[in-house]
Amino acid sequence: MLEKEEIDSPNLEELKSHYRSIITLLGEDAEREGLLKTPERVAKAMLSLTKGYHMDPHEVLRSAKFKEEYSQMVIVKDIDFFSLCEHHMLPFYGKAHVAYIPNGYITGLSKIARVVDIFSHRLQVQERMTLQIKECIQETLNPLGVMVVVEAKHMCMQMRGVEKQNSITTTSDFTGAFNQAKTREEFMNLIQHGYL
Ligand SMILES: Nc1nc2c(ncn2[C@@H]2O[C@H](COP(=O)(O)OP(=O)(O)OP(=O)(O)O)[C@@H](O)[C@H]2O)c(=O)[nH]1
Ligand SMILES: [Zn+2]
Repeated sequence: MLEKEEIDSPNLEELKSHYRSIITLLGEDAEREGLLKTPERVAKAMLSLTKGYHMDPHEVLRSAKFKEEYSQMVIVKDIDFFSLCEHHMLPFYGKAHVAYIPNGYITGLSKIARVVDIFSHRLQVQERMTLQIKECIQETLNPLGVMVVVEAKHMCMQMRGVEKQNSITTTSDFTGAFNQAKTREEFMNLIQHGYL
């Protein structure tokens, strides 16, 4: 999880003013008691949900990069994430599963989850988020291969539009050793069967 932190943005006042206008344009009375602080709350919430723009995922991985000879698959699965689709700015959320095969260097396990958090805290499409997580790990650790699988539900498909509440979107991307079907199979088997 990205830690809770004070939202300190030079754009806060302007965002508040825009959200006040939006509330009025939606037909509400922005001055009624229950809504008085809402523009500020929404502005802070949106700044928090997009704080990944101000974080460097490469730096996060580099900050805990350790020389190690282990060269089998490392998997961090079931990484919960919430993101916002760039088309409707409505949430999509689910789980990311990440595997890599080290090539002299490993990284701190929590850092993989932090990379997912950083890319998900931006306006996204699921496909690009999947690719960005993969590229970041490949570029920073130079492993023998990386594979990322993301499973998500999109609120813009559930609450509005086509209104399909149960459809799940799966995306995957991979490099190097994961070009071999057997390696991808090993990863898929390991993320499907839990032992804990
Ligand atoms: N590929 C992809 N599409 C997404 C993602 N999130 C939302 N979308 C889709 O983005 C598309 C935008 O299509 P438009 O026709 O421009 O928007 P719309 O009229 O609101 O579409 P509907 O949702 O079908 O009502 C929709 O089909 C959404 O389902 C995502 O992460 N990846
Ligand atoms: Zn959408």
